[in-house]
Amino acid sequence: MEKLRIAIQKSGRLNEESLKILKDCGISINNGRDQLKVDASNFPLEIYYLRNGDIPQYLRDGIADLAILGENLLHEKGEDLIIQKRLGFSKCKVSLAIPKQSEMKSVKDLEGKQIATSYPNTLQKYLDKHSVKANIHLITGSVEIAPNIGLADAICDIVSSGSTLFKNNLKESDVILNSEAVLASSPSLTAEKQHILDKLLFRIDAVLRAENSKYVLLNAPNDKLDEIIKILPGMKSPTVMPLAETNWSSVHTVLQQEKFWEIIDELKSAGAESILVSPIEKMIL
Ligand SMILES: Nc1ncnc2c1ncn2[C@@H]1O[C@H](COP(=O)(O)OP(=O)(O)OP(=O)(O)O)[C@@H](O)[C@H]1O
Ligand SMILES: O=P(O)(O)OC[C@H]1O[C@H](OP(=O)(O)OP(=O)(O)O)[C@H](O)[C@@H]1O
Ligand SMILES: [Mg+2]
Repeated sequence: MEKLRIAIQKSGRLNEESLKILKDCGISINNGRDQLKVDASNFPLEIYYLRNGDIPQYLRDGIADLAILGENLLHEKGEDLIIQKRLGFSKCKVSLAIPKQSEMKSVKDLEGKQIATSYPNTLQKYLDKHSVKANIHLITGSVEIAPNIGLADAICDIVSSGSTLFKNNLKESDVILNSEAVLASSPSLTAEKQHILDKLLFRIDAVLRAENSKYVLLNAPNDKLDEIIKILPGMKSPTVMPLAETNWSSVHTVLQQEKFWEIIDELKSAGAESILVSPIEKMIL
């Protein structure tokens, strides 16, 4: 039987969450990080531990079929690759930043300037879009130091909390793109590999859906049930069961994380009591 070959980051910001999502999908990986190629014991998957920056090339060359990597890298060197699923972690931006005291107002002010970056293609495309000609200085890390040591007038790098910019006396001037970890695939997969990928995507959907949902149980007097049920947007209609106490019921439902607190407030106002909230491990529709 064919196996799907998935590349994940060997070490760095994506490593831990990438392994976690595979584990949450019920996939057991036999070995630790010292081995760079390992087999899953209970799913037709072979795991390659690679540098994130090298992964687009491995996918393009068909050495790996699938990978978990930052979407920003697809903009940089993988536009021909296919995003199969956005995974919701490692959210960040690729931005232009300039010294805090700089009076530059727009990207046009970068005409003829030096910009340090690890993302030269992303930057060049952005400059081209705005018809700006600037000199790109390629560095592979510690990009935020560049303006302070006289290497560049501006930088283009990853921004998340903004604290690295702040500590280096820089301010974000343009957000070029937003990124998160994605599951990407090589453009050509055999039918058998596509079938394994579909199985994996089915599991990932169940895991991501569950992460974004809570199982909620509450008690309510029967005369408030209609109002309470109207507030609930659950998977289907909620489960309603009688309590031992007469004229009271227990209501079970699923709530989405992002609307959770608003709905809980409404439920309380409508007469819900003893509200219990539990995580959901998997959610299959
Ligand atoms: N501060 C951050 N906050 C959130 N996500 C980030 C942050 N920095 C990087 N990322 C995301 O994580 C990915 C991996 O970043 P990391 O710094 O671990 O590796 P790298 O140096 O880019 O790659 P390599 O594995 O080739 O050394 C980036 O491509 C980006 O998508
Ligand atoms: O906005 P913040 O939350 O401060 O995050 C942004 C910083 O995080 C990343 O660096 P990382 O720590 O991955 O170091 P690296 O340059 O060695 O990759 C990125 O290159 C920025 O420097
Ligand atoms: Mg980094």
